[in-house]
Amino acid sequence: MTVPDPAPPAAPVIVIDGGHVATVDAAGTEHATGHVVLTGEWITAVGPGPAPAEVLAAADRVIDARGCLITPGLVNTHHHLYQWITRGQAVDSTLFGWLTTLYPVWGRLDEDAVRTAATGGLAWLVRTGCTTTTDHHYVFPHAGGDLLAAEIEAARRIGIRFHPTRGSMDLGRSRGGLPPDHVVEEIDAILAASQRAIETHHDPSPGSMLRIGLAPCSPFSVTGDLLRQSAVLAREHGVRLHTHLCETVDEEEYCQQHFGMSPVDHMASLDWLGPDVWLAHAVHLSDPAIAALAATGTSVAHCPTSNARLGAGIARTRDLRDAGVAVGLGVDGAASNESDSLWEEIHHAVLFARASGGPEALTVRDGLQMATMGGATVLGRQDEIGSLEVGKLGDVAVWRLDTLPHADVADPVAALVLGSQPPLEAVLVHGRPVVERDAVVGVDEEALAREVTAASRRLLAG
Ligand SMILES: Nc1nc2[nH]c(O)nc2c(=O)[nH]1
Repeated sequence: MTVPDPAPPAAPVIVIDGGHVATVDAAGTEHATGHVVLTGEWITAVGPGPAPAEVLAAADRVIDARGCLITPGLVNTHHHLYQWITRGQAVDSTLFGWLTTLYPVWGRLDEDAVRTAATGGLAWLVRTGCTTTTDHHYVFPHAGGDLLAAEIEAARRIGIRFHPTRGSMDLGRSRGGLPPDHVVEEIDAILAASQRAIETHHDPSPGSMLRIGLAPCSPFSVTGDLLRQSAVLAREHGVRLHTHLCETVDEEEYCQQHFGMSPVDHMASLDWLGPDVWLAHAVHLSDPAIAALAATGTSVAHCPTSNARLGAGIARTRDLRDAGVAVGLGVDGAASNESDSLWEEIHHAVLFARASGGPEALTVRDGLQMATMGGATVLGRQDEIGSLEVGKLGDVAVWRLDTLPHADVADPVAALVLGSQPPLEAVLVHGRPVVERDAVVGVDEEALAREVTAASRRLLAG
């Protein structure tokens, strides 16, 4: 007699019930009172009114979202997690002054330091409503160990969807670059490590929790050879490409001096514009540069807080969006944005755009769109995340709007975007709670803060 295989356990059903639902779908559908149902990792229902009684009765868990705004989980399109343990340095410097202060410190990173920094940074990021983040790690000291594996371990611990990039620098000061020679790598070692990172970690399957990208750092820290060969390697493996571009006037002058052209023309000459490329910052763009990004499907990670902190400028988000460029939001590294809150990027993106372009430059819903569907599109995951629609992954943020700072704001999306950060009732990734009532699930935040402080002191002391 054969014993039948036991039936697989039914996927847990979570109902988020009774809140204002901002789906961020293409029509901008909102339900003043609505519900979202997650079955396992998938969204299986979204609709107006309370959830039907039979759905509630069959649920494994009901999150009472009355008084809350339910949004898609936020998508962070640019970060340098290791910088979490070097915050508060060179606080009044330009980008170049800030980088030259910090490169030698980052040259001492090791696995333990990166694991601790990434755990701290990711724990905070989920506390600001983020459910998917990328990371741009570009400093790999010889004796540092496997730094990419260390941050992937941290992401698994926090439970966030992760798109780390294998970054790189190969243009040291002796060859005309900005970083000191001892923090850059040889091109062959970079390409071999990039290939290894893809083969070891990249998961292209639908619903993936981990995708790798390749990310040579910036025009003043990488050679044209590295950019060109990284693009070939990435395209052979179907992974995305990321870099810093058009962040400052200093970078623009560097490109004119060294390459005789603008940063965007430099990248175009190296086959670095396209629908698989996203650029961090993109502050200093001419009209033809915006047209080139639009024509090639290149997208942008807008980092308003870091751009303000470093005095770099204000990106032309209205013009980029009008031209059809996908724009997501990014916190950038914690050393150039000490708050590192993705919620704050929505707030600042909208306020800064209006400060320079008038009250209609970005609506509050434009801000929410950039932080969700915009980011999903930038990472090539617009069919899986970024909106609350049946068939998408269960990445959701539930913001409490019934406490003193927000209770009387008529429009819930305006309360989220223009007010202070609301408390988070819950954040779910892949149908699993990672934040409950403003606490990261499974993490002792006080103990983590002590670990982060110790790691920071060790690194800064040399
Ligand atoms: N904001 C930042 N810009 C950068 N450019 C570069 O080469 N590195 C950085 C960085 O870490 N942050």
